[in-house]
Amino acid sequence: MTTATTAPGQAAPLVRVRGLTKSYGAIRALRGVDVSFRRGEIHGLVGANGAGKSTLIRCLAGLERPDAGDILVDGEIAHVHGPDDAARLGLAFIHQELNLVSSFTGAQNIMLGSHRGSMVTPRRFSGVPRAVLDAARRVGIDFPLDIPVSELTVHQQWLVTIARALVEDRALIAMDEPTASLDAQEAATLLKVARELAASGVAVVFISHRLDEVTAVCDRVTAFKDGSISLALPRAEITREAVVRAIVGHDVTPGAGATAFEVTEHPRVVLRLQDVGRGRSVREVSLTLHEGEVVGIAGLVGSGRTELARLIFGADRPDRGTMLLDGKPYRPRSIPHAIARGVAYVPEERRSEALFLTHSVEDNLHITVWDRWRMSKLLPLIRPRASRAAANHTCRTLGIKTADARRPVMSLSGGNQQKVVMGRWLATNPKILILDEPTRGVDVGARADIYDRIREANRSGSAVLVISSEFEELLECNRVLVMAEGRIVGELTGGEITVPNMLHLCYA
Ligand SMILES: Nc1ncnc2c1ncn2[C@@H]1O[C@H](COP(=O)(O)OP(=O)(O)OP(=O)(O)O)[C@@H](O)[C@H]1O
Repeated sequence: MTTATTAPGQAAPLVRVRGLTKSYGAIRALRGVDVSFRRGEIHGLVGANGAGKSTLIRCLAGLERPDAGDILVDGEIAHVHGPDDAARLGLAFIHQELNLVSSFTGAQNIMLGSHRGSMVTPRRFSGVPRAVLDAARRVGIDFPLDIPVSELTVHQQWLVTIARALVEDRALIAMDEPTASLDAQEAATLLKVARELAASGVAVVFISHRLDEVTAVCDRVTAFKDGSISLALPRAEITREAVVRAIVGHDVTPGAGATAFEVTEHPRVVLRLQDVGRGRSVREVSLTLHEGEVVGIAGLVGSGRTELARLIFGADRPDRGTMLLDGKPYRPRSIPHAIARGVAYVPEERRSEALFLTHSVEDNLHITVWDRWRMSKLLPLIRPRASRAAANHTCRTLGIKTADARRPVMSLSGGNQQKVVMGRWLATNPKILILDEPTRGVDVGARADIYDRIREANRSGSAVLVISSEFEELLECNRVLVMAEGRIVGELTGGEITVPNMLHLCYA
């Protein structure tokens, strides 16, 4: 691997993209993009959902063929027709769906990097070679490498994937939203690793919607808007305001338009949990949720937040305690049962758990209100024109970027797919709306839209539970419950709702 000898910004580009253009039918995903990535720099790519960031990365990775434009590596035109070409050119791409062999250990997965194209069997990896240990040390791996990666946390799996790229001796490592699923401490570790990689001469490409991280660690930021570059700034000139303006097209002040969620005067209790538990993941949780109330659940990854949500949504069954919904016993036998009782859940893993990828945006939006939009029971698939109009309207109000609601949901960018899941549940006017990491992977402009929709649900009487690892998001909630090791370890109200207080309770 080449070691950086020049200061960031001075070196000749390792990769240069010139006039890159890519369309999908009528959608122009990239419109003549010019951008360069240099050794020794962290280069942030930001932009609204659907702005073209992943398309650029997919073209560089050989997963998409651009319609026009050139990719140059070390000044030479490169032909990247597939992932093998990208690998040969020293380019590594780490996508959200980490490409690890789940039954292999961490060490075996890292070793795969040096066995490209040869027969790989677990028996070949009995000893841990020095190269693996070196790569593991460089990324700060301090967990056992001899257990299957399926038993590791997402954060640990990211570190394994980065270590593999180091064993492969890649000169450029592009990471697509590496911190999206991590808590604050894990994200800080990963950013430190990115800095160390850049310091050792690797060109690091960092795609993220978390602008505080981008402004803190990047040596250069390029913002995309509608397939074009709307801003390119070196470190000294990067400000959050400039980046937000380039993404959204106007200023968005933190919490713009946001008053704290309204509280109904004499709220009715909608949900009451008494000593509810399941195994060791949820332990004796008691809580009440009132009509028209927005309650945040703060906690680190693994604190039991999602497991608690799954019990309320009927995805898992509690093995102790009682639940009451509207004062009546509530023992959801299944998800449809919970939905029928007015409970809605937008899961953390939306793509795998919530979308029918080959179905249209309209189908995905209306699946929860199917009866409303079918012509007759005999012809369930035939829907009135108003269904399409309603779907297009939801797309506009939630800023879902698609040419037409008839398009398959898998043709949408990741963030736009998330907005579809959100729109689906908001249409049901649920009694209880549970949002698990509602703004993960969602751009800064759409975050404000999503919070506006939560406010609407709140005003129409839904009780909303918001689970988030980004504690700033919870500052507006009426109450915040903090979870650690499966228990509720504290409740914050009014002026007590601050990020330091949440962190203090998490780590107490
Ligand atoms: N396979 C595809 N078929 C049709 N359209 C596509 C396809 N892949 C991407 N697009 C469209 O191209 C545009 C750019 O998408 P891209 O995934 O690059 O956005 P992005 O900036 O990475 O967004 P996000 O932050 O949401 O991940 C979007 O309008 C998207 O719907």
